[in-house]
Amino acid sequence: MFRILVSDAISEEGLAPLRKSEQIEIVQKKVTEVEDQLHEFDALLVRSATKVTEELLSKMPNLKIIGRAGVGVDNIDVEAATKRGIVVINAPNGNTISAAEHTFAMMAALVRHIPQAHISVKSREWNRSAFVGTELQGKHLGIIGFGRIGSEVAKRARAFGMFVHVYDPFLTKEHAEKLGVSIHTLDEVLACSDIITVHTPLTKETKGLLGEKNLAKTKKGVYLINCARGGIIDEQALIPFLQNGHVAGVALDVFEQEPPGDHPLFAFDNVIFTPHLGASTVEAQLNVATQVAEEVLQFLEGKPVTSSINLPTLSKDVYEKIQAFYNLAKKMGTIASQYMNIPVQELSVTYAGTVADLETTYITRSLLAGFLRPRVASTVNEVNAAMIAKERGITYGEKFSDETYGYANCLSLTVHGENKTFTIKGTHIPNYGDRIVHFDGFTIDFAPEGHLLYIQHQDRPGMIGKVGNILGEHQINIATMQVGRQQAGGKAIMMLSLDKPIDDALLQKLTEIEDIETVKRVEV
Ligand SMILES: NC(=O)c1ccc[n+]([C@@H]2O[C@H](COP(=O)([O-])OP(=O)(O)OC[C@H]3O[C@@H](n4cnc5c(N)ncnc54)[C@H](O)[C@@H]3O)[C@@H](O)[C@H]2O)c1
Ligand SMILES: O=C(O)CC[C@@H](O)C(=O)O
Repeated sequence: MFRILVSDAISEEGLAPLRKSEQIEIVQKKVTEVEDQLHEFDALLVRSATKVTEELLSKMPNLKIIGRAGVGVDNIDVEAATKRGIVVINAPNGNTISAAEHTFAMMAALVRHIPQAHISVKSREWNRSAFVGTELQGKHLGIIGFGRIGSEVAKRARAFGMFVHVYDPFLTKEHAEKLGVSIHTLDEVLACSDIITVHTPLTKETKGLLGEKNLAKTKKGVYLINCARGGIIDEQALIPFLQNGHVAGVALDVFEQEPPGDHPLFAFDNVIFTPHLGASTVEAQLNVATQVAEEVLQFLEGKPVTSSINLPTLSKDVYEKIQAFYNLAKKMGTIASQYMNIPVQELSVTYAGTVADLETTYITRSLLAGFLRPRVASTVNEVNAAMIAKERGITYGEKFSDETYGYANCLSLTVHGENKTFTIKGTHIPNYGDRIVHFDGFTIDFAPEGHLLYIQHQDRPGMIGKVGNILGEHQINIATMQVGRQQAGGKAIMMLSLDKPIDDALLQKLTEIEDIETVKRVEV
């Protein structure tokens, strides 16, 4: 049974996919109302009101996934979630149209003074000359940030007969041409625009992007709109520009602090506000809620998610193709980690044959997670494996090769540790299973599962019998046994699969058999 906490107002209809599952219990409460149950939740669904901080995450040790019903994840400490191995997903395009339409509504309201005129009429005034506006047609619109919403705003602006000027340092010339816009520098956009609207995420670079210095570069009489994130337009810096009339008006849907409390910009009649309503339409809320609900359900059912912020994205089709190798890689990582139980510096993964044509990033992350799991106390999975490896000074890389050793596919892992290098190779045989076909210099063939016992010894008659006798005396049943040797009378190995794990005392007893050099337990 999975428990999901829905801590913000999320469309009820959108939650339907989750409600259908008998394995899921949904609790719709604010975080503060379920403080004593936080440790029980497997998933958390939020909009922008819940602040998912490191402190909150520390109270939710069972949390596996956070779903943001919307685009911006700036209310979520993604780094802290990643460190804890928690997947963060969002609904990147469900509210694009609503946010673009809201931007346009704000633009029209701003240049035609609609909110001010509305208040005036309700105060029994009939003052038509006080609210003379300007047309949008023929005006120059500067769009800063030309992603999903920025480009939808541009389409609407063209329909209104406006000239569109775009600044987006990450937009390629080709993509801009495809979207029918030309790219400008920020200074050009600031200088030529009658109206400027921002549609970037809030980042180190965009925080205060329209601050004192850049506001001074804008046209006198400019209108500004922020329906993206509070702080992209510096609220304090606006004050002198509004006082001296350089800025003709501002529309804010978002604020540096939400709610903004007693805001200094409330003193200006030409600044209009909405309470973060960009995504507040029935359609957008249904879209984003459905998107995250479906993704969370997929995830809890052990299937891949497609809109993760902290995992490589994976479609269902791709996942189905890589699933077998994903599992094999995890097992190989786990085996290698236990066998090489010394500090290691580098993991090198080589893909050959059919697997080399697949999405290997995800397979490598799975191998890395398998490798780190026996070594770290905290949760480690595909989400945080790369970060944990980096923290521990372990580098990793992928290679591709044509050498399959006669198999259709071959995954090879080489682990470089202090004074020792270890290589393991595995293959997946459809309708048969996973096989390890090479182990630390020996050709062998065993299934990587269960309680494994690795024994390295001198190739002498009777070795198998000696090991079998001791295990038998301790009521340990051998399920399978594979042997390999480099040359007759030289070094040889046995890989046994046991029905139950052996304890330290028995391990020691096996080590003491004459001609046995190494005995290692490996749990897969
Ligand atoms: N008001 C609301 O309710 C509401 C609703 C939806 C989205 N949003 C916000 O709107 C913003 C845009 O959302 P989107 O879906 O279009 O995102 P997006 O990722 O599709 O587009 C963002 C664009 O900003 C560009 N960008 C990044 N850094 C930049 C910089 N320094 N200068 C200029 N451009 C830069 C990126 O290249 C990208 O093209 C986000 O902040 C999102 O959180 C607000
Ligand atoms: O949840 C909301 O209404 C805000 C959504 C919006 O800011 C977003 O980034 O998607």
